[in-house]
Amino acid sequence: MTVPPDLATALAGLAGRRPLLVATDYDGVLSPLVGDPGAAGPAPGAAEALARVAAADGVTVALVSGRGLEDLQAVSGFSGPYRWIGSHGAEFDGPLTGQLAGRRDALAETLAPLVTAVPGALLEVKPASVAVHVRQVADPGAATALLASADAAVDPSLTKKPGKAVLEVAVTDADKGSAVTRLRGELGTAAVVYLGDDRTDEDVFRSLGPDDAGIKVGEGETAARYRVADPDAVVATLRQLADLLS
Ligand SMILES: O=P(O)(O)OC[C@H]1O[C@H](O[C@H]2O[C@H](CO)[C@@H](O)[C@H](O)[C@H]2O)[C@H](O)[C@@H](O)[C@@H]1O
Repeated sequence: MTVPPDLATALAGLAGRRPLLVATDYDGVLSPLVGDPGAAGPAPGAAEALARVAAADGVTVALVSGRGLEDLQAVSGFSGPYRWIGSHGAEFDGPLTGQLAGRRDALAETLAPLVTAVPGALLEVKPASVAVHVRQVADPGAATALLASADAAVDPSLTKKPGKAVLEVAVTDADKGSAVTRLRGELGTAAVVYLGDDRTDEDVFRSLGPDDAGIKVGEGETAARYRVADPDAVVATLRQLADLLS
């Protein structure tokens, strides 16, 4: 698996910058998308490649996910000297303490009957949001209709985050772009490498500057400057970066 030439050139330049922040989304980036969110393990080699990047002096690795932090740590199995950002930025270095649980549970109660009525649909209740998943709904029309009815059923003041075969409704207005901007400020970062595949990652791509590298994983419109095909290509990219850093 080779890294696209434009990205390889950019990585060679970025490898000399310090402090360097290498931040990455999880699902669809380090983990291939699968039907069951609880079964989304990392791509082969992802854990080792991340660990090698994080071992370099002056380099911080951050996991930036829509998942709740505890779920992200459990499903990935990753452990390391990483910064952990979950719930699309609402969890920053630590889990939420339940203060949003009441509003989230009310939201889940609203959405549960809609989801239960559609075979294959799944309701995921997370620390600061509720996700309506339709990846395993066999009838595409029923999937589209469920996402539309869920969208219409919730309080319009809540934050809606459409994604890949999912609509998330959040009880905070946190976003990944603000979280990465906060982290880069804390670290005094000289440059950022960010990898993401979904609409919520576009907030990060749009926040990046000319000295940073946004890497879109897979197809679709993006504000990222670089693109790779899939999680295996992400692992190749991280390995190449680790080689350049060592
Ligand atoms: O920000 P991410 O780390 O990419 O997390 C985004 C959402 O990922 C999960 O859902 C997605 O992946 C599932 C497993 O591959 C897939 O079944 C689903 O269709 C995808 O939307 C996760 O379940 C969500 O909580 C995350 O917000």
